[in-house]
Amino acid sequence: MPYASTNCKKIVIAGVSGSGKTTIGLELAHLLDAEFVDADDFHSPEAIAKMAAGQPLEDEDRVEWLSALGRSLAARDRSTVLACSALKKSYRDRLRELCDGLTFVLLTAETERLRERIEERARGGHFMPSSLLDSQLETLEQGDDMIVIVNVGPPEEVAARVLSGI
Ligand SMILES: Nc1ncnc2c1ncn2[C@@H]1O[C@H](COP(=O)(O)OP(=O)(O)O)[C@@H](O)[C@H]1O
Ligand SMILES: O=C(O)[C@H](O)[C@@H](O)[C@H](O)[C@H](O)COP(=O)(O)O
Repeated sequence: MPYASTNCKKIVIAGVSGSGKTTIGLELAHLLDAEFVDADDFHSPEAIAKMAAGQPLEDEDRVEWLSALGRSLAARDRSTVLACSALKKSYRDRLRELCDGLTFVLLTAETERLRERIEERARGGHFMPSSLLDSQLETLEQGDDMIVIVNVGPPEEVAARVLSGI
């Protein structure tokens, strides 16, 4: 069914740490009158501690997390915006396996802008250190299965660009 004719929209806002998934995802959820879900809330305490200690997650750290996210998306009967890194194609495919009709949007920005944003956010107490940005960028598999939106400009304008792109 064409995207515009479905009542229940499920959109995954993907990207590396600091790309703006939460910020833009919240704005988009507002525009769509959708629920907003943050995949960080589904990481185990061990996974959060690992990242906070500067160690990148590995495939096996993401298996249960992706399954829980896919099940949670599938169970929702309201439109939903999920902020989820979904860095590898196989991770996105796992989410697609568990929930039909997902649309993926990849947020990007220049590396130095990402680093500055992560550092600024870390000063406010966020657990994710900027030292993990390089591994996030190495892990990211950008593919034609995602709509790419550059996250530069006021968040409400970026969210409006996402909306017209999906
Ligand atoms: N378009 C934007 N303009 C200015 N700052 C932004 C923008 N998007 C995100 N940020 C800031 O960058 C930081 C990282 O954004 P966040 O949404 O937490 O990213 P993610 O969820 O992808 O890790 C936050 O401090 C946020 O306020
Ligand atoms: O798969 C991963 O390695 C994580 O999901 C990671 O990509 C994510 O960035 C962290 O959970 C921090 O959260 P933020 O994306 O909000 O920085």
